Amino acid sequence: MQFVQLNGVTLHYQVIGGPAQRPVIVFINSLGTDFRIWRDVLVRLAGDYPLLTYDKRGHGLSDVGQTPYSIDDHVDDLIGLLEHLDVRQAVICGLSVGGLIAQGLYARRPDLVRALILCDTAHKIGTFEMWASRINAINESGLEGIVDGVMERWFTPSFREPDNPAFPGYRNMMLRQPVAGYTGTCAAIRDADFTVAATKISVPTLCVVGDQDGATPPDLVLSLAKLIPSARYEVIKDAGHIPCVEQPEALNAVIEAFLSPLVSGDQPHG
Ligand SMILES: O=C(O)CC1=CCC(=O)O1
Repeated sequence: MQFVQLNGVTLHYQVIGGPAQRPVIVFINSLGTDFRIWRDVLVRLAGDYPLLTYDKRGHGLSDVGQTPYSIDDHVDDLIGLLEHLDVRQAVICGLSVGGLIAQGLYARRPDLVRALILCDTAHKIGTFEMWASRINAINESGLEGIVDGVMERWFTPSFREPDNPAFPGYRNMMLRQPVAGYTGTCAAIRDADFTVAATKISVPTLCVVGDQDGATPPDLVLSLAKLIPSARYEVIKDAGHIPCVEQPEALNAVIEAFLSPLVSGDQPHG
């Protein structure tokens, strides 16, 4: 296990080595998850690219630190982690709030970004009122009070069938996140708006979404793709909000097809 202390918190991360001439792909997890959601994508990409995943603050084995957060707090952590690992430029793949963090990184440090993969995310997710009411509901009844509604947005009905052992596992994942880390990140999403920033993105960008995503539906992700000059837009069939869990093979195929022309000219170092 790999840990680093920066910006007053301990962050949990994982590096999987790959060809040095290829860019590192960094994976940022969504609200209420930890980096294990990427496992089935990582196993397919391992060996082709160096890979970095981490638990954003308030999630997984990373510290909670001071709450509430802003997207900038999460971006500070990502910059710190990249500097710690001496990663000078990476492909940034963010899911949902992870996609907001990816957009925030690009807005502040475009030099660190070779390409963006914006997965089930948007320039703005939900409304101020929606996030304020989710925070209030959690403060009153805990994550138990909202988990079933969240699961309906995360996963398709077939994934939620009682005979699928992965479903209760991912439900547990959400329920075991620190409440303050979860609500602190809700506040960051509530306050984030990258509508203008998205129009200034000039690196290759893939916007991808599950066809049954109940949190950032295909129309919303398409509107993000339309804001970003030359963004590619792809829809993953039979997936909700977390295609890396439900359809890792299809997501991996879309990622590989997007990245392969970008890296075809990369030469080995030395
Ligand atoms: O919890 C949800 O509704 C889905 C979600 C929104 C932002 C995020 O990261 O996950």
